[in-house]
This record gives sequence, C-alpha cells and structure tokens, in this order.
Amino acid sequence: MNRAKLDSIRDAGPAILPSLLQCDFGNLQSEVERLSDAGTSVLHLDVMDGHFVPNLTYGMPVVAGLRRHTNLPLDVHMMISDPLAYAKPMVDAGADMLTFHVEAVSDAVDVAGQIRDLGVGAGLAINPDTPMSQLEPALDCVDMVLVMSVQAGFGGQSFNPVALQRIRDLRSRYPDLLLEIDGGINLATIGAARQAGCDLFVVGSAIFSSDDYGVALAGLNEAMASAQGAK
Ligand SMILES: O=C(CO)[C@@H](O)[C@H](O)COP(=O)(O)O
Ligand SMILES: [Co+2]
Repeated sequence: MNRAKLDSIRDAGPAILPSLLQCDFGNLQSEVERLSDAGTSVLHLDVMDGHFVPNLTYGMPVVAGLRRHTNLPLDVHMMISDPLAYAKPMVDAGADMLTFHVEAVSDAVDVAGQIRDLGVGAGLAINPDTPMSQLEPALDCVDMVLVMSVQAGFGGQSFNPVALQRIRDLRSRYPDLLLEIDGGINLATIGAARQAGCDLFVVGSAIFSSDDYGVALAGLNEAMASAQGAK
C-alpha cells in the first residue's frame, strides 16, 4: 500500500511540509499546483474535529480530492478525539502518514499498530503542555514523532521553544527516528529546529503570507540548510 511513500518522505531528508490550513480553499487544486511547482515534496493536512481541538477543518472528501490531483505524499495530522474511527477511511482517501495525538488515546501502542496494519506510516504527536513521559511506551512503535511547537488547533501562533529541547532529547536517544515540528516555523525559527535535529518542518503562515511560494520556500530551505550542527 502506501508505505513506499513513507520511505520517500524519510529519504527526502530535511524537508519543509506546507500545511494547507491557510491556503485558498476556493482554489485548492491551483494552490497544490503552485506548491508543487515551488518544489514541495510532501503536503501536511490538518484534520480537526471541533472536539479534540476547538476548530473544525475538513475530512476524507478533501483528502480524496487532493489525492486525485497530486502524487505528493500526504502527511495527515489528525487533531481528532477518535483517530482509530477515521484511520481506515483516511487511508482509503489517500493518506500516506497518519499522525494522531497522544492526548487523544489511552493506548498509543495499539493505535500505532492498527495504523501500521493499514499499510501507512504512524506518527505520534504531542502538545507543548503534555509531559514527554506520555510518549515513552510508544516510541519504539511509531514511524515519526510530531513535536508541536504551538498548541494544536490553529495556524498563525507563536513558536514555543519548549519544542527545541524535546527534539534534542528525542534525537539523542533515537538517532534514526523521523522527527517533525509543527507551529510557528518561519525564517526566525527553522534554523534552531534543524540544529536541534528535526527532519520535517511544517509551515503554514510563513508560506501562505507570501505571494510567491517559491520565494518563501527557497528562503526557508536556505535558513534550514545553513543551520549548524544539523543531523
Ligand atoms: O497543526 C497545525 C495547527 O494546529 C499546523 O499544521 C498549522 O497549520 C501550522 O501553521 P503555522 O503555525 O505555520 O502558521
Ligand atoms: Co499540523
């Protein structure tokens, strides 16, 4: 199934993942084409249920619509209370990586296993206020950890530096684990996140506030690449 796409995400090395949360949803296909033309290698999709987070976005029909129009890997960030209820429908819609929140489930090992059994990557996300100890039981059972650098729910928030120490700690203990950071990533913050050892950088506002996505991505890539001490 889609695990080949997971390998392509991993092999892409450090990469910027545009979060579509702040794109022009009235022109979704053209937005994806613009991002693709600008060199995007993976798309980040924020699914919110109005329950786990106080915001509501989109679900399977939009993911399936995107899947019909792009071959880019789809990294689905599920900010929902019952990730297992929607895991198979999301995979059927075309997700390649399903990331659920540790705060939403009672047994992250079981949820990760069930997601992997669907043939896609399993990611585990953690909010800034949640103790890292909650991740521990599942760290050997997931394909990626998503360290939130804002409280999940909204784009355009300020970067919380607590994420940097979390990335550093995870990187030193798990040299090969795919690490993603999400929230408030921009020209001023991406270098420190790379330096901490992060692999995947989700970016919303810092791309969609620009008229030229190519210019925005080039600037972010340069800031990321010039960070010292990268993995
Ligand atoms: O998951 C989320 C928000 O909960 C993100 O993916 C945001 O969409 C990132 O947006 P910026 O912080 O870059 O504006
Ligand atoms: Co996200």
